[in-house]
Amino acid sequence: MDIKTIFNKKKPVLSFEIFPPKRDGDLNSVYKTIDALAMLDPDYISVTYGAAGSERSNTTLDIAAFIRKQYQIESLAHLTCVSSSKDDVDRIFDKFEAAEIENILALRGDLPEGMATNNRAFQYAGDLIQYIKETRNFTVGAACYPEGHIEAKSRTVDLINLKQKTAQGADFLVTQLFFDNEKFYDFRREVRALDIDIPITAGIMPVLNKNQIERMVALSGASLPDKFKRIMSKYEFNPQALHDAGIIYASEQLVDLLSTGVDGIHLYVMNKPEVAKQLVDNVSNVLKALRSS
Ligand SMILES: NC(=O)C1=CN([C@@H]2O[C@H](COP(=O)(O)OP(=O)(O)OC[C@H]3O[C@@H](n4cnc5c(N)ncnc54)[C@H](O)[C@@H]3O)[C@@H](O)[C@H]2O)C=CC1
Ligand SMILES: Nc1nc(=O)c2c([nH]1)NC[C@@H]1CN(c3ccc(C(=O)N[C@@H](CCC(=O)O)C(=O)O)cc3)CN21
Repeated sequence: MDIKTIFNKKKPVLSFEIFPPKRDGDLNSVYKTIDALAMLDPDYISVTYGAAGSERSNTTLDIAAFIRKQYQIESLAHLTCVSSSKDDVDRIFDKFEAAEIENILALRGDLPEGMATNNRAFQYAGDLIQYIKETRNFTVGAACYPEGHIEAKSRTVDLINLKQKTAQGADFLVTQLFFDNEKFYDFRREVRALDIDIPITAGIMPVLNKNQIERMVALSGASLPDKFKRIMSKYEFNPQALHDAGIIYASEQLVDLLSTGVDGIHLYVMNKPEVAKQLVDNVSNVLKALRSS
């Protein structure tokens, strides 16, 4: 079932995000991860492509196809267009179709260092989305930024760009990670006021160690509430305590988001199924209550 239909039928939708392994061909570790994630009964699993600007293995397709075939769980294959020509993406679409992949998260992608900025076949994610919708039948997700994209001049400019991106054909939105739910609520209100009515799923990353926090803040520009900063600085040198605190913090975010009627929860679980399990266990009765009401 394509993801647009899943959002129409079910609320809240639960999804996980994984990334391909570092070395080409080393797929066993990720297959083990998927096996454990499948037991948590997600509605779909997304697979990154060139995450965080890395130019790496092109196993996104194989992994996304495996998730559907082996587990009958829907998959969402990420695709970035920053380094691709039209021929490149045409070839990728052909492969996706042959593998019966139905859903694409269409992204511009992180800019590789020193890249020229104005001579790309697809300048923005919206250009890729429009091209997909003109030429193919995929359901298309797009990224959105509750606190504004780091390169955008302002949140307002970023919202106007989001309006255009959705008009170009996005079927649903996945947010950048955030640690302050109020930022998400403000954003959702503003998006709805612009008559963007597609589902918005909230992307949440449980932060479990100091390096990861710093890396993710640099990539996303997410702001850190005082409560979050206090916890992180108190336990930064105690990995177990920081791990517990990170899980609890993210769980609290989830309970609050679920209570306000979020369309979906997308967990950036960084290929750690035990982390996904802890989070899902913590909110399992909340999820059940919402789904049966
Ligand atoms: N690789 C992956 O799996 C994921 C990557 N990301 C990252 O998100 C970032 C951007 O990706 P997208 O949101 O897909 O890019 P995008 O093309 O929608 O936006 C990128 C920037 O361009 C601006 N922009 C967008 N459309 C515009 C237009 N028509 N005219 C003028 N300015 C416009 C936006 O405000 C934003 O600052 C990247 O850093 C990407 O790598 C986010 C989630 C997952
Ligand atoms: N700007 C940006 N780029 C992204 O790729 C991205 C976002 N934001 N926000 C949401 C998710 C988070 N994603 C990420 C973020 C970091 C890694 C990363 O650092 N991966 C390391 C391995 C980390 C580990 O093993 O724990 C890598 O080398 O792939 C991967 C995916 C993909 N997405």
